[in-house]
Amino acid sequence: MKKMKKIKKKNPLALLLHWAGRDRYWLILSMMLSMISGVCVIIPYLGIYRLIDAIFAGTGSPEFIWQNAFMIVASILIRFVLFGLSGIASHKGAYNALFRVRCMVVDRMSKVPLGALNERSTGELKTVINEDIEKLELFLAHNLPDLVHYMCGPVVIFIYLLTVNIPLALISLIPLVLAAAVMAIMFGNTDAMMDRANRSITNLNSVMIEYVSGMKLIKAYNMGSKSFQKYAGAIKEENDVWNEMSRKMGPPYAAFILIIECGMLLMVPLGGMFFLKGSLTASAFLLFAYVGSLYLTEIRPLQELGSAFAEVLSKVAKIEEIMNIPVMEGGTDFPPQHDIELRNVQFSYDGVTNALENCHLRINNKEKIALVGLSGAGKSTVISLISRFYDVQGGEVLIGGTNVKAINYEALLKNIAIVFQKTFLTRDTVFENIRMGSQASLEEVRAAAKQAQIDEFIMSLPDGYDTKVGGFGARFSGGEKQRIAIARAILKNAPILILDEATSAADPENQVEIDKAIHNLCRDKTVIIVAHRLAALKICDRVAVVENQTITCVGTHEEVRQKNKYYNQAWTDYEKARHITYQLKGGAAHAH
Ligand SMILES: Nc1ncnc2c1ncn2[C@@H]1O[C@H](COP(=O)(O)OP(=O)(O)OP(=O)(O)O)[C@@H](O)[C@H]1O
Repeated sequence: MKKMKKIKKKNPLALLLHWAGRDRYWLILSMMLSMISGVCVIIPYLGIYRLIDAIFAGTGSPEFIWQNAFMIVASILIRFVLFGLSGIASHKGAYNALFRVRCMVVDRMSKVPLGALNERSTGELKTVINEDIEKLELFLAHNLPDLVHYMCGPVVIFIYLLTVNIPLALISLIPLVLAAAVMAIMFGNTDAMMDRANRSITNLNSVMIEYVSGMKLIKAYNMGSKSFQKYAGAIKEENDVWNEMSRKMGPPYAAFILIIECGMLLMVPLGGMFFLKGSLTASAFLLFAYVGSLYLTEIRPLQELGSAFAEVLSKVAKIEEIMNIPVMEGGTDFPPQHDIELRNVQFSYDGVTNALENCHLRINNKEKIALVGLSGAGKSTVISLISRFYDVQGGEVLIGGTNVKAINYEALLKNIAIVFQKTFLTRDTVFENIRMGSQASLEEVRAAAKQAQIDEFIMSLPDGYDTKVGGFGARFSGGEKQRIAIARAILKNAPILILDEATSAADPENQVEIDKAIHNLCRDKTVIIVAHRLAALKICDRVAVVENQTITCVGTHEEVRQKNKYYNQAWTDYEKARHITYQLKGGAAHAH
């Protein structure tokens, strides 16, 4: 954390160079080449001045003229070559830096608590990883070398003009002072607008992701036009922001260009006056009338850099925000015993309403416990705290007698397998979807899939385990996806297993298979099942009832039935539902 605070104090450019790692040397090289190229700007002016001076003085020999002409041509060529080389170095540095920053952000995201990421929408995270980081390329590869290049030339020319005539050189700066004032006004109040522009693009991304991923639902409920309105609204908002930006920036931008170009209005009359008074030679007058009037126009591209800089500042701030989410580092090894205890736990998502309070629960090593309770009671919250997706705000969660906060986060995640209610399949082969980044062999993956009762199905696919999920993924049924998730968990072989409503997506044919798969999965493990359907209780040793933001009753099925009103009623309803007889019109009776 201390290290992070130190980095936070750095200015955005220093921070960017820090993130670029050793690739910053490419960027520094690019800026140096750009600087030398910028300095070369003075040479043609200098050459022309020397020629005019020599012609006026009658000392311009043919060698002298050729020498100067060569110097002018060579400096122009060197200037362009160096600027080109600077561009190559800056692109190499920028693309490598982009790669590093993307890896750094994704790595950070993998180490921060899931809860901190859940607070941000997918669109927001996508904007940072994709668009915001991409904007850094424009800045590092183009804007930065340009900045150095366009700054250097005028600075060197100004220094040279000072050596010729100090008062006139200082007067030549007047357009710059006025243009700088316009710039200050222009960028003085862009923060709020830039903030709005960023929010609008983030919102557009979120709405777009929602629109595309929710297409099925949108069609099913015929919400096409309504959803499109939301999407169109987000596009309009983005369009409005940039229109307003152009409206507000347009006039000061025009003023900037005009002011910076009007040096001749000062240089010609004032230089003429100095010349008539005899304090300026004819060639020096021509130098100021020509060079002194025009050298500031070299900085014109810097105006565009101003807005690019403002934009990159906000992007760096957004990346930094993710980089500043504290990671869970350090900690002890995972304990050898796998009993779990919630001791007087208190937790709130929003800091206002408690999702859990005074919550106690003890799960023995290799015990199988079911969490039951009404929707919204806090069952998922209990498992989120055990797997440390969030940290408790009061009390403690212990595994094998060790507080989860003291256990190395990676070791904790490695030793807890979770089968979520909704199975997420990545766009990869079925094989990779089961081994999930581990180095398991095909034999090991198949052994897990066999236990999960899904091997036969996978082997019947066109390319077996090499079948790509992508488009075909849509053709996996909910139960098949769930058995793939169970195969993953079997392969992971973690001593603690959490099943979050794992049986909910099953159809009757799949259910028998899934029951067998779960039975294989749970063997010899400490298991917590979020049991929405009480059928899941058949493999559990004990039941814990979650109600009134706490766990009110724990015991065997019979004990809890006797002691807990909610559970007794839920079980009675479940029993009744199991024995309901449906009489189909003109058909046989079906009992469930
Ligand atoms: N990410 C979140 N941010 C804010 N509040 C949340 C969040 N997740 C859950 N809650 C709230 O915390 C309470 C407990 O939710 P939880 O998901 O743990 O209940 P549950 O028993 O698992 O419900 P269900 O069976 O419907 O999944 C609820 O009031 C819910 O609205």
